[in-house]
Amino acid sequence: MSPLRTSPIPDVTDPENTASNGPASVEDAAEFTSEETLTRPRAQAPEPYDAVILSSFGGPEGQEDVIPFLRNVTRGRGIPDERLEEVATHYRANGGVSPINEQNRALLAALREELARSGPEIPVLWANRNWDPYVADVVRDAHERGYRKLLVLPTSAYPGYSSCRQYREDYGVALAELGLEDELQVDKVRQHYDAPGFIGAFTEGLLEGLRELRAKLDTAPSRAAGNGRIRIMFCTHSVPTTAANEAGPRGVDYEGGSAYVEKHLEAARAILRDVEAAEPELLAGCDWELVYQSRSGAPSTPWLEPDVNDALEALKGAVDGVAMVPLGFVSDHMEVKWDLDTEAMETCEELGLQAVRTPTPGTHPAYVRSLRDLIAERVASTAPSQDPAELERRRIGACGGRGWFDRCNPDCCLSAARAATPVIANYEGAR
Ligand SMILES: CC1=C(CCC(=O)O)c2cc3nc(cc4[nH]c(cc5[nH]c(cc1n2)c(C)c5CCC(=O)O)c(CCC(=O)O)c4C)C(CCC(=O)O)=C3C
Ligand SMILES: [Fe+2]
Repeated sequence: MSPLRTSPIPDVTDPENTASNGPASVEDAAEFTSEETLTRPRAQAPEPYDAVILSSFGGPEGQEDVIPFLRNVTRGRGIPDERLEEVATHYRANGGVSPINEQNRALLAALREELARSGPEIPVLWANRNWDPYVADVVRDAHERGYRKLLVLPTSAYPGYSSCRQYREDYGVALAELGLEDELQVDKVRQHYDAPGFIGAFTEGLLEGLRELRAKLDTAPSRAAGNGRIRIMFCTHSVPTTAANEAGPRGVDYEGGSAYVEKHLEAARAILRDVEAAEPELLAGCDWELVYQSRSGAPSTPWLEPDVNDALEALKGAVDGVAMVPLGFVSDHMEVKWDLDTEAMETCEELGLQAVRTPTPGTHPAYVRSLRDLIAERVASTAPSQDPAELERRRIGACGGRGWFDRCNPDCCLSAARAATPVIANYEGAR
């Protein structure tokens, strides 16, 4: 079994198995954490920010946008032309429209409502890396409006270059381009894979998905294996193994070989723990693993494996049903709609497997509430205390660890090639 794969079939309903699937304790986390990381403060004191920027990937809004969008995404990244043409067809099949912008508009509205209801009172703007409204334009407008302290909330939950550091670069580069480094302070909300509402939304979706899958299996005329077993596949975006290995603070012995993988495993276990607590019988005859999707890059470059489709092929004769949990995605992006709902579902059909794909957090009220809590812990007006010990206690987290960092180590998720690219939210650059 490859170290990147979670061992199959730990019976999560078996109390003897709590070591592999039980709640991760602070002690478990410490086992994988270097002294430097443990002693380093994670929580910044609350500050009086002027605005929050919901910061996302962006996507095309019509056929004429598809190619310019893909050029934006892949500029200087060595993605082969064939791959771009292939990905263009996914967008073209959907009228040239990515679902991501509508989803961000909905999240923006839900977050504004939640903040209006529960505070803190703070404007929320929206910016994208690869499409309008672009980061540099939003930062320039914010400055013109007189804002001086901004807090970025990425629509991305895990540590890693694409999901964390690249967002920090987006703002570092925009500030440099605009010459506003000395006039604007831009900070970032920590990665939120362990936010209770993130875990909670997936848990609710998996409970419903397993019920649905069991009902399908009960009525299915034939079954792939005939044993009633179910594989839960937690699906996330593959990244180059070098990028995975660079994720997070250095010198830490991460489970699965990287912070990127470790935090997905922690989130998966937290979801299984909560499903078990709610309806243990749903997990009878289930096993689980973490799989990867949406690989790009040159075929010769190693990316995290197994690919979801290969993992499905490998299930032949072992299970009757599959529940795919899109663990790496906060909403139903093109990757979810195409790579899971279209491609992986086709693979399931070919293999005679009954399958469900469970929901992403989207605008689930618990998820929106957690995003509000992450903002509230940083924005001074609502903070009950400035005392660092109190702040550390208040830090939310459903995975049993200590949460991610408000400001990252300078070498966090850094590749040598990008050492000169400016970033925000550097720990050593703390003001
Ligand atoms: C980890 C990760 C996330 C999750 C974290 C996060 O959410 O940020 C993510 C999200 C997304 N990725 C997206 C789209 C694309 N990603 C690409 C390319 C790449 N992604 C990578 C990684 C990730 N990507 C990587 C290592 C590459 C190779 C090139 C590079 O190093 O940059 C390409 C180029 C073509 C291709 O090769 O696929 C496209 C079009 C969309 C929008 C979808 C929509 O429109 O709904 C979203 C949300
Ligand atoms: Fe991507």
